[in-house]
Amino acid sequence: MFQLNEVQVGNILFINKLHIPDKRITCIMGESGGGKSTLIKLLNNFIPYDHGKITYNGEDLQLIDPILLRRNVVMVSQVPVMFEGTVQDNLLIGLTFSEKSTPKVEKLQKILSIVCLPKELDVDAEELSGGEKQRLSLARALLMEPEVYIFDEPTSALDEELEDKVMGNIIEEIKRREKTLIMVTHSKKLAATFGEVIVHLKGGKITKVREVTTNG
Ligand SMILES: Nc1ncnc2c1ncn2[C@@H]1O[C@H](COP(=O)(O)OP(=O)(O)OP(=O)(O)O)[C@@H](O)[C@H]1O
Repeated sequence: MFQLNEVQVGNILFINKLHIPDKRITCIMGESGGGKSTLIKLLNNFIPYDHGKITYNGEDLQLIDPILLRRNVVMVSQVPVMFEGTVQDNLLIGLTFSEKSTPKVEKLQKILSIVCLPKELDVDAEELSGGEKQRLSLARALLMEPEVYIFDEPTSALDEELEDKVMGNIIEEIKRREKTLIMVTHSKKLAATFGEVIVHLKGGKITKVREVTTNG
């Protein structure tokens, strides 16, 4: 799905070679400041690179229209992005961006239950807690139905039990849809439970890539 060769970002990131497979759960791990966020921001062309080549499905990333790319490769960042308005407004805004039609209320409620956010659709999003906002941005991404989901520590504000439940539900849904997930996580437990490819970064370099063999 993604192939990186000799990629360099300033003096922050140096990736000799990395393949991120499709329809798998790839976890990016490593110490703070190691370059994890920088690596994933490259994948939806959110930041440029100085050197090397990145391909997405065999196509040079730099030659893909960034708007089309970001419809297929949806990022949920560390700090949840919220828009003025209700929970429903915040769910639907991603679809406007993707130029997709408005789903039925039942579908919105189903998505909220997947992310374990038991809130009414007409609640003002500003009233939500930090962890609830994180779950709302995950729900927005799920609703967009992209090919690739990129999560940057999306459940950092949740306690471990809720984190397990939310990520378990989301991953089950992504697997059902046969899509790809790339996530930055500090949680060894999350990586051990769900990770199929584990990439370790330190000082901007890959120190280890571990592929977990699965039956599926
Ligand atoms: N726009 C920028 N300009 C200059 N330096 C940057 C920029 N973005 C990140 N860095 C630096 O690059 C290094 C890697 O940052 P990055 O956010 O990728 O790390 P990380 O592994 O995701 O860290 P964390 O786990 O703390 O989120 C850090 O030293 C950071 O200060």
